[in-house]
Amino acid sequence: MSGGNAMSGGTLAVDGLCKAYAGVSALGGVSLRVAPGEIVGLIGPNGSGKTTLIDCVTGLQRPDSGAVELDGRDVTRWSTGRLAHLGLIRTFQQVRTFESLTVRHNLRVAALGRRPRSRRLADLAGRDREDRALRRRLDELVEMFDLGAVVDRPAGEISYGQRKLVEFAAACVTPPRVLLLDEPVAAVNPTIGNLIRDRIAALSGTGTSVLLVEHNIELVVGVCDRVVVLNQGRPLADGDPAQVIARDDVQEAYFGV
Ligand SMILES: Nc1ncnc2c1ncn2[C@@H]1O[C@H](COP(=O)(O)OP(=O)(O)OP(=O)(O)O)[C@@H](O)[C@H]1O
Repeated sequence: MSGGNAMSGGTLAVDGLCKAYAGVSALGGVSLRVAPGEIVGLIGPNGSGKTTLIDCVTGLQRPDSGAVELDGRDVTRWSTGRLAHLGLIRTFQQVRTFESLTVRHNLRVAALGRRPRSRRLADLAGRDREDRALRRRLDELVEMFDLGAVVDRPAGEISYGQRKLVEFAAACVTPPRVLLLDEPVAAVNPTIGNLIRDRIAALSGTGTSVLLVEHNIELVVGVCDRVVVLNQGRPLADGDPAQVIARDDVQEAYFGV
């Protein structure tokens, strides 16, 4: 576990993904690709299938058909934990921090969860103390995500925006190869929004591939290399962010104008 232990970015390829809930289609054959270091925005109206796509890619839901590949390796229906060990990591729309644990403890839990099971058992037995490299990495993250003022406070006592930062930082305890972000700036203030934007750009700069689900179009246009639009579980457009958003069919589907 070390910040210097950076893995390079991975290529995520989603091919013809389909998912229905109780017979109602949520994804009707979605294909997309994110290359190393690329930031791809995934936008679309409420209920268009964006979170379902992330859920199906990251093992939270089982797709009915279609394939997910990481660097050409078929990882369809792999468990979340197995995918995390390959460096495929996600965040959630609703933050999932441990409210009674301090910010630092939350980050430590995330770091220990990424370790191979054998080392985790050693940690549980109390034999493997938090090593220096891990402490250094957590200090780095606290600084990068501007969490110094709240690092020793329980996550349940800090602001929602700060908890979004903790969740993002937890996703970065080991540098992700592919990061799927589900509405990272929803309901956060502009200062935290800017910090999150900068973190996304910095991750991409070090090779991480990013799929960004977000309703904040300013962020999407500002940071994404490419945008994919979903509408009713199907891809509507894929291309340059400003051009895609200017399209009449996208405006109609997304903004109803
Ligand atoms: N666990 C579930 N069980 C049943 N239906 C679901 C489930 N999750 C999502 N759906 C349905 O699947 C469709 C796609 O939902 P999804 O949450 O993926 O959309 P979204 O684009 O992420 O929406 P939003 O922008 O509001 O977050 C919706 O019709 C939704 O009601």
